[in-house]
Amino acid sequence: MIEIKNVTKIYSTKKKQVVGVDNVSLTIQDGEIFGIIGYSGAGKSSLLRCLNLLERPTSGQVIIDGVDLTTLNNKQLRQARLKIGMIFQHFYLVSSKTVFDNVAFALKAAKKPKEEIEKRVNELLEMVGLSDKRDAYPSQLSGGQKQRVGIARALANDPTVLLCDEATSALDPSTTKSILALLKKINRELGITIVLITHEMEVVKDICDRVAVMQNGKIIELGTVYDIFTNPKEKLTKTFINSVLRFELPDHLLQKRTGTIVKIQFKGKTAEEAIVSDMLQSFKVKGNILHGKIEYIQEMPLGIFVMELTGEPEEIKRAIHYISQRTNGLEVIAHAA
Ligand SMILES: Nc1ncnc2c1ncn2[C@@H]1O[C@H](COP(=O)(O)OP(=O)(O)OP(=O)(O)O)[C@@H](O)[C@H]1O
Repeated sequence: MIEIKNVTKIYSTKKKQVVGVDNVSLTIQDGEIFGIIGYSGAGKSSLLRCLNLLERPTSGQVIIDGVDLTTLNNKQLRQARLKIGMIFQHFYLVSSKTVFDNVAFALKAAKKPKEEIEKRVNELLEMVGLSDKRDAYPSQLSGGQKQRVGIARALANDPTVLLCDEATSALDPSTTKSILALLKKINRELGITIVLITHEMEVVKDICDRVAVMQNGKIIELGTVYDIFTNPKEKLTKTFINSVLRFELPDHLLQKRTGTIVKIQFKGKTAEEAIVSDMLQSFKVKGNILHGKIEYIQEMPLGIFVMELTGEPEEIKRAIHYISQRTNGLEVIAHAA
C-alpha cells in the first residue's frame, strides 16, 4: 500500500518559490492501477517523483508498505527503490548498449550471478514480447519497442510498484493501446501496483481502476474511473471526460429541431434495459434519436443518448419524469421552439 500524507513540494528558485504539490494526501491500494490526470504544470510529475523520492517532499510523508521513505538514509533508500520501478515518456535507454544489456543493467549492478541474469533477462524480454530483439540497439527499435525495453528494465528487480511517467505520450494511438495492454497484463499477472500520470483521459479510461484529477498542485477530484465518468463533479473533470466521449451536437442540428431535446445517461444495468421503448409505449410522445453511443468503462456500460421528444407538453413532462426516475441522468438541452 502507498500512503501519501500531506505531501507538499515547493521549488525554490532564485526569484521565487513555486508550489509543485500542495498538501496532497492519498492512499493507493496494492494491485491497483491508479491514474493521476491533469494539464501541464498541474503537479503530476512532481507528485509521482515524490513517490520514490526522486523529488524529496518539502513536507509530508510517503509510506510504502509501512515504511516512511522520507526517514530513510541513502543506503536504505537505494534498497527501498529497488522495489519501485519507473518508466518514462522518453524511455531513457542507454544507446550504446543492446536491449539485453539495457535490461540487465540493474542486475549486473546488483552483482547477480551471470546465469541468473541471463535467465531473468530472457524471461523479461519474453514477457514484453521482445525476445527476438535482444541483440538490437535502441536506435534500431520503434518507440513502442523502446518502451517495452523500458518496462522490462523496470521489472528486473521484481518491484511491487511501477511508476509510469507519461509512458505513452510519445507513442501513436495503436502503439499506445498495445503498451497499455502490456501494463494491464503486468498488473494482473504479477500483481504489481501501477501509478501512472497522463494528460489523456483515454489512457485513464483504458486501464485505470481509480483516478485522481490534479490542478494547481492539488487533487480536486478522486474516485473509481466508472464513478468519475458517470458522475463528474468538477468542471475540469468534465472537460477531460468530454475529450473522450466527444458528445457535442452541432448547433445547426439543434436549431432545426422543434421538440424538447434531452440527453439521457444510462449506467450499469440501466444501459441494458428497454427504458426508452417502455417510455414511448407508456406516453403519447414520439422520440427521435439524434445521437447515441455506449462506452464500456472498466467493463461496465455507460450509454448516452440525445433524443428529441415531441407531443403535448404535459405528456413530454411526464415522459421526462419517467426517464429521470429510471436512469441516472437526464438533462434537458433545449425546449420546444
Ligand atoms: N525543478 C523545478 N524547479 C522549479 N519549478 C519546478 C520544477 N519542477 C516543476 N516545477 C514547477 O512545479 C509545477 C508543477 O510541475 P510538474 O512538472 O510537476 O507538473 P506536471 O503536471 O507534471 O506538468 P507536465 O505534464 O508539463 O510535466 C509547475 O509550475 C512547474 O513549473
